[in-house]
Amino acid sequence: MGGGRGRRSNPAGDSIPQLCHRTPGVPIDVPVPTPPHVPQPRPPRPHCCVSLQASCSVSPQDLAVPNAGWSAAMCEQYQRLLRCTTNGSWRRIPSYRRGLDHLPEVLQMTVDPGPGPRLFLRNVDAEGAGFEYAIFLHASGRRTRCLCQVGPYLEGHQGFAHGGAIATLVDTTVGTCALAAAKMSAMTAKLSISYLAPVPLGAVVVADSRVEQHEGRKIFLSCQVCDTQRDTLYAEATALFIQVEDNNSPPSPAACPQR
Ligand SMILES: CCCCCCCCCCCCCC(=O)SCCNC(=O)CCNC(=O)[C@H](O)C(C)(C)COP(=O)(O)OP(=O)(O)OC[C@H]1O[C@@H](n2cnc3c(N)ncnc32)[C@H](O)[C@@H]1OP(=O)(O)O
Repeated sequence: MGGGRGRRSNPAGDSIPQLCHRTPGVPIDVPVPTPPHVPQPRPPRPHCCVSLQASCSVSPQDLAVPNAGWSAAMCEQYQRLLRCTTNGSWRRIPSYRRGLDHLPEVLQMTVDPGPGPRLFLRNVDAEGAGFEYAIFLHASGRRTRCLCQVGPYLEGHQGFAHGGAIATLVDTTVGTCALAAAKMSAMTAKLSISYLAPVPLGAVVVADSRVEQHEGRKIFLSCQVCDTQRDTLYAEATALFIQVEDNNSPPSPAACPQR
């Protein structure tokens, strides 16, 4: 990979989280159309409990492990990152189909994986077709590294990944980093991405994210998406996450600007 079309990135160097995120039990009813310019109350905040303790290894199924859809390159890079976990400097974060499955208490029981909300990156069941990924968290709790194989269902331009897919990958990588740093719920307020080189479908990429600044409720992060050799920088991004209360009390309504 690494056709050298993007800028060369700095090698990230060293090596690799246990997060238990609480996501809202968001109903997926068809929204009722509302008249324009009518301020709507914001929905309840997502729950997001970050636990750096649990070993989320029971059911539901941890999907951040090799499957038949992983390429040899993906498996090789995964093993390389796993080796970085042996000295405790990095930790692999389990990943499940639903945000709900990340709740520590849910992990104590068998969960019916029936219909309902699913994590955006886990909404394709066919192995290797969508996002195949594993995220690792640095012991500092301020860096994440996401290894991702970009499947054929993520196509934008023919043969290349859709920009939205890359944005999703970036948002998830920085989001996981923000959640770990915040140790509470945090939401993306701003995401700015420079797309520097197209990502071929099937490519294995590494997204490296770190907290640049943490001021009160604001967490500023950066992210770089490279090929595994660090030859091609596909995208770089900055993000702002805002810590939010971990409860369901609706915040004050945000008014829509008048056109
Ligand atoms: C989810 C987990 C499941 C587990 C799976 C693993 C995946 C994990 C990864 C998942 C990742 C997926 C993640 C996702 O997909 S999150 C989904 C996408 N994001 C959203 O839907 C967020 C929608 N927005 C909001 O809810 C609110 O606007 C937020 C919460 C962001 C702030 O509203 P809130 O009322 O709370 O805050 P405030 O107004 O008092 O402002 C506070 C401060 O912040 C500053 N500010 C605010 N906004 C902006 C802005 N846009 N640019 C610059 N600055 C901004 C503001 O000036 C102020 O600064 P200061 O005056 O104090 O200096």
